[in-house]
Amino acid sequence: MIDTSTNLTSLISSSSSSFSNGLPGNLLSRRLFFLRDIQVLELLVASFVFIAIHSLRQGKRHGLPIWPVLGMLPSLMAAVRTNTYEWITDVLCRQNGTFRFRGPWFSSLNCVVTADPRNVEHLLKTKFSNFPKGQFFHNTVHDLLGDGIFSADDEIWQRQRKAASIEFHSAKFRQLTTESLLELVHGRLLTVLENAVTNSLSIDLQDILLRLTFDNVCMIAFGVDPGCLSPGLPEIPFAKAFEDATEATVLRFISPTCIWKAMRYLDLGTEKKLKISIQGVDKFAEDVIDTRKKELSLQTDDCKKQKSDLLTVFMKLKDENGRPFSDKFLRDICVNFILAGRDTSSVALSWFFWLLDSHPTAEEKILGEICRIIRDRRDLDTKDKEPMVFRPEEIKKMDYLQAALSEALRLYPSVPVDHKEVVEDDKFPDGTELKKGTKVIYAMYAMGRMKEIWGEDCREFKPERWLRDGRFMSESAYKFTAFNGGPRLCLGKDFAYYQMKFVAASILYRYHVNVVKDHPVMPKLALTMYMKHGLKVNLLNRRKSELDKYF
Ligand code: HEM
Repeated sequence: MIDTSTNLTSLISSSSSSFSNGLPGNLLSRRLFFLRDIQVLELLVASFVFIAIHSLRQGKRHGLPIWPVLGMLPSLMAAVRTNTYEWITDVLCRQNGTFRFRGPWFSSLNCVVTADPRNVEHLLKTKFSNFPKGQFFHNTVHDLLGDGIFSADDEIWQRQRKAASIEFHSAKFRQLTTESLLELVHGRLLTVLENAVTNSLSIDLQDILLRLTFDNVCMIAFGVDPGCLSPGLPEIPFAKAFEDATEATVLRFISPTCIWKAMRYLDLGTEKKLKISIQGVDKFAEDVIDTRKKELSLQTDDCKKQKSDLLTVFMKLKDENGRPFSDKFLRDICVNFILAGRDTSSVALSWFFWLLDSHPTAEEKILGEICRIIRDRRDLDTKDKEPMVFRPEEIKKMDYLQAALSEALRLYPSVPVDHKEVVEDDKFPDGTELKKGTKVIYAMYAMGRMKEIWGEDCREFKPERWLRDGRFMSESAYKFTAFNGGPRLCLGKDFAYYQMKFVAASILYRYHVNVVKDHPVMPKLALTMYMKHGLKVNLLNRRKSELDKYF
C-alpha cells in the first residue's frame, strides 16, 4: 500500500511538472480526478481485503487468531523471528499452563502444549505407557537414530535402558567417565584456555565446551577420542557429520512428512545432505566396531584392561534370542548416547557462565566454596602445587555450585521442549481431553518461568532457592523437568552434574570469565538450547591474592 501511494504521489508531482511544461488546465484537472479515483479505488480494495481476511479468520483461541488453512501458524512464525520459547511461555502463562495449538491441516504441528506439573507427572510417570515417544517421532528420526534408546519405545527401549542403567552405575564405568574427563580438562581444555589468555584472544566458550563434551561422550560410548578439542580446534569429519545429520533431522519436524519423504526419495536438498552426513556417521561407527571386534577376539591386554565403554559392554551382551547384537544395533546404541550426552552439558555450562557474568555475588560464593574445600584437604602440603585437580569427593561437596548450575538449568533447560504421543484417549489432571494420536509437548523452558511453580521471583537467578542450611536440595522431577522424569529420567544426570561441576570449578578457580560487551545472547531454535551466536568471552587470570582471602 505505502509503496503504491508513493508512486501515485510521484505521478501527481510528475503531472505538475508536465503542467509547468505547458499541459492544458482542463486535461490536468481531469487527470487529477482520475488519480483521485484510483486512490479511492485502492482504499476500497484494501478495505475489502482487510474485511475479507478478518471475516475469513475463524476466531481466536487462547488469545491467538486462527486462520483458515494455516491455523495458528502465523502467530508461531512471528514468534520464531523473536524468541519462540518466550512466546510459548507467554501463551501458557495466560492459559493457566495448557493450550491446544492448531497448525495447518497439512502439517504435523497440531498438539497440546502443557507446563502444568500435574500433567507432566501424569504423562511421564502415572500413565507412562500411554505416552510413548510414538510413531511420528520414531519415523522422523529413524534414519539417524535407528532403534537406539532415544527413539525406541516399549521392549526395545526397556532392554537398552536396563543394560545401560546397570553400566552407568558400575564402578568401572564411573572410573572411565572421571578419568576421561580429567584427561580432557587438564590435558586439553585448560591448555586451550591458557593459550587464549596468553595471546589476549576472545574465544567462543560455547564452541570449546561443545568440543569438550563431544570428545568426552565419544570416549564413553565408543571408547575412542575424536580429538575435537585438540590444539588449533580442528574440524573433525565425524563431529561435522554428526552435527549436520542432527540439524537436517530437526528440519524434518517442521516440514510436512510427505515433503521430506519426497525429497528423500528424489535425493534433494537437506535430505541429500542428511544422507551424506549419516554415511559419515556410519563409516566412523563401522570402523570403530570392526576394530573393537578384532581387539576383543584377540583379547589384547589393552582391551581386557581398559575398555569399559558402552560399545564394549554391549558387544559382550546377548539379545533376547541369545545371539550377539548386530553391528547396526550396536551403532544405534552408541549414536544415541552420543546424541544424548553430546551438547546438553556444554550448553548448560554456557548459560551458567553467561548468568554468572551478571551475578558477581553468586560467583564469589562459588569461589568461596571451592577454596574452603581446597583448604580442608587433609594433605595440605599439596595445596599450592599446580595443577589443582579436583577429586570426585570434593566435587560432591560443592553444594552451592550444584545449586547455581541447577538454577541455570531451570531458566535455560538444555532440552527446552519435549514431546510424547497419546496411545489411547485420555484426560490430563487439569481436565484437558486427549484423543488417541494427539501429540503432547511439555515445555520445560516455560515451566522454569511460571510464578505458580517457582513464585514471584521465578525469572531471577537465585541459587539459594536450591539450598536448605547450605546443602543442595533437589526438586520434584515434575517441577524441575530439565532431566525429564519417571522411567525415562535422564540416565546421565549424575554424570552430567559431575562433569559440569568439574569443568566449572576448574575454570572458575583459574579465570575470570568476562562476556564480551554487547555480544548478543539468545537461544537458537533447535532440539537443544544452544546460544544462537555462541558465547564470546575474554578470560583473565585470577590473581593469587584474590584467592587468598578465601583461605
Ligand atoms: C545437563 C546435562 C543433561 C541434561 C539437561 C539432560 C537432559 C535429558 C532429557 C530432558 C532427557 C529426556 C529426553 C527425551 O526422552 O526426549 C534425557 C535423556 C537421556 N539422557 Fe540426558 N541430559 C544431560 C546429560 C546427559 C549425559 C551427559 C548423558 C550421557 C552421557 C545423558 C544420557 C541420556 C540418555 C541415555 C537419555 C535417554 C533416557 C531414556 O530415554 O531412557 N544425558 N536427558
